[in-house]
Amino acid sequence: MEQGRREGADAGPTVGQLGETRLIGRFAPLLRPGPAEPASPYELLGPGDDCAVVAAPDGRFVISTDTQVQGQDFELHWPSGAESTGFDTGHKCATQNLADAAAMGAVPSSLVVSLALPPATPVRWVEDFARGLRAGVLACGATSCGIVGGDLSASREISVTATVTGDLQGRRPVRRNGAEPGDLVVLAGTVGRAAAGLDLLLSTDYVPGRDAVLDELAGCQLRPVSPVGLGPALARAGATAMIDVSDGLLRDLTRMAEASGIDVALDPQALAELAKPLAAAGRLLVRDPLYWVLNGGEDHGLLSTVPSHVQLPEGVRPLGSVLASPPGQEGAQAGPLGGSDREPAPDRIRIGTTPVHELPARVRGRGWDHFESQEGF
Ligand SMILES: Nc1ncnc2c1ncn2[C@@H]1O[C@H](COP(=O)(O)OP(=O)(O)OP(=O)(O)O)[C@@H](O)[C@H]1O
Ligand SMILES: Cc1ncc(C[n+]2csc(CCOP(=O)(O)O)c2C)c(N)n1
Ligand SMILES: [Mg+2]
Repeated sequence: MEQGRREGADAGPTVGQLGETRLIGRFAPLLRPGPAEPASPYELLGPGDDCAVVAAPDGRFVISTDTQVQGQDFELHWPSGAESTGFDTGHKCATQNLADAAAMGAVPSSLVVSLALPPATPVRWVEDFARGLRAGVLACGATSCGIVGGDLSASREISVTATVTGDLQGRRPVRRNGAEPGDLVVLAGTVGRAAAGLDLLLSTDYVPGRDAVLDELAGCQLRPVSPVGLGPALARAGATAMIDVSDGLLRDLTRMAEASGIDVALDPQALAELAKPLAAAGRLLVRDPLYWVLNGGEDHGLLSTVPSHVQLPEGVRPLGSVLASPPGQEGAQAGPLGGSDREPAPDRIRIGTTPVHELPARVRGRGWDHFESQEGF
C-alpha cells in the first residue's frame, strides 16, 4: 500500500494556492470507502451538510477526541532524516482515536476530523493524510467506522484533531475502575515499539532504509495499529477494566490501579517477551529495551483485567495479576475526571516481587506528560 510521498522541490500546489473549497473537494472524497469496501452501517448522512447523522442503536454512544500537533506529537522532518508523511499522520490519527473507543469495549461508529494547516502545506500532504486516515481505520479493523465529516482552518503549524464515537452494543462500558483482586492483567497488541521507534527517529545514529527491523520499529511510531476489535471481544469475555496504553504501560496501569483501588504484579517473563523485538534498537541506542516496554506510549495496545477463569480471545496475552492493596489503599484514588490531583504513586505496581520504585535506574521512567519537560519520551 502507498504510504505517502516524501516532499521534494516538486511538491505541487500548496493549500494556500488551492483555497479551502477546492481543498475540501480534493480531501473529502478520499475519506469515503473504496468500491470494494463496506459502507459504515452507522453512517446515516455523511459529509456535505452542517452535521453528519450517525446511528446510535444502543441509545447511548461513547465519544472521545485526540489531537496531534506538529513538533509535539510528530515531526515533519526527524533528526534521523525520516519524515512523517501526511499518510503517517492520518494513520496515527485514526489509531489513537479508535483505540479510546475500543478501550471502553465499544465498536467505533464514526470519526470526524479537523485540520489546521499552514498555507504552505502541499495539497498532496493533505490528500495523503486522508488516505492514511482511511488506511488506519482499516488497519485497526474498524470496518464499520465511517469518516463522516470535519473542518479545515489555517495555523502556523499542522494540528489535527479527530473525534470518535462508538457503539456499546448493549453492554456496560468497560471502565478503568473495575479491576478486582484475583483478575488477570492482559494485553491486546504491543507496548514499547512506538517508543523505541520514536527514539530511533530522534537519533542521528538511525539511518532509515538500512535495517528492516529498525525500520519496522520506526513504522510503529509513525503508523501504530491498535487491535480495535479486541476491545469489544474483551468486553464480551467479561473484562472488568480496560485502558489503551498511550502514555506508557506503568503510567496507564497506575491510572487503572488507582481508579480500581488495587495493586498489580507484572510477570517479568511476559515483559521480557515484549522487550525481545526491541533488542536491536537497544543495542544501537544503548538502552535497556525494558525501559521502552515499561515507559513507552503510543502503541495503543489495550490493557485490560479479566476474571482468571476467562478464555482469552486470540491475540490477548497475560501480563500479570491483580492483587488486593494493603489496608488503607483499597479505595479508588481517582478524581471525577479519572485523574488525580497528586502524582500517581508507582507503589501499586511491582514486577515479580520488586516494587517499581526499586527498579534499576536504566529501566525507570515517567511515561508521557504533554506539559512536563521530556527526556526522549
Ligand atoms: N480539555 C479537556 N476537557 C475535559 N476533559 C478532558 C480534557 N482533557 C482531558 N480530559 C479528560 O481527562 C481524562 C483523561 O484524559 P487523557 O487524555 O489522559 O486520557 P485519554 O482520554 O484516554 O487519552 P489518550 O488515550 O489519548 O491518552 C479523559 O476522560 C478526558 O476526557
Ligand atoms: C515529536 C514528538 N515528540 C514526542 C512524542 C511522544 N509523544 C507525543 S504524545 C505522546 C503520548 C500520547 O499522547 P496523547 O495522550 O495526547 O494521546 C507521546 C509519547 C512524539 N510522538 N513526537
Ligand atoms: Mg486512552
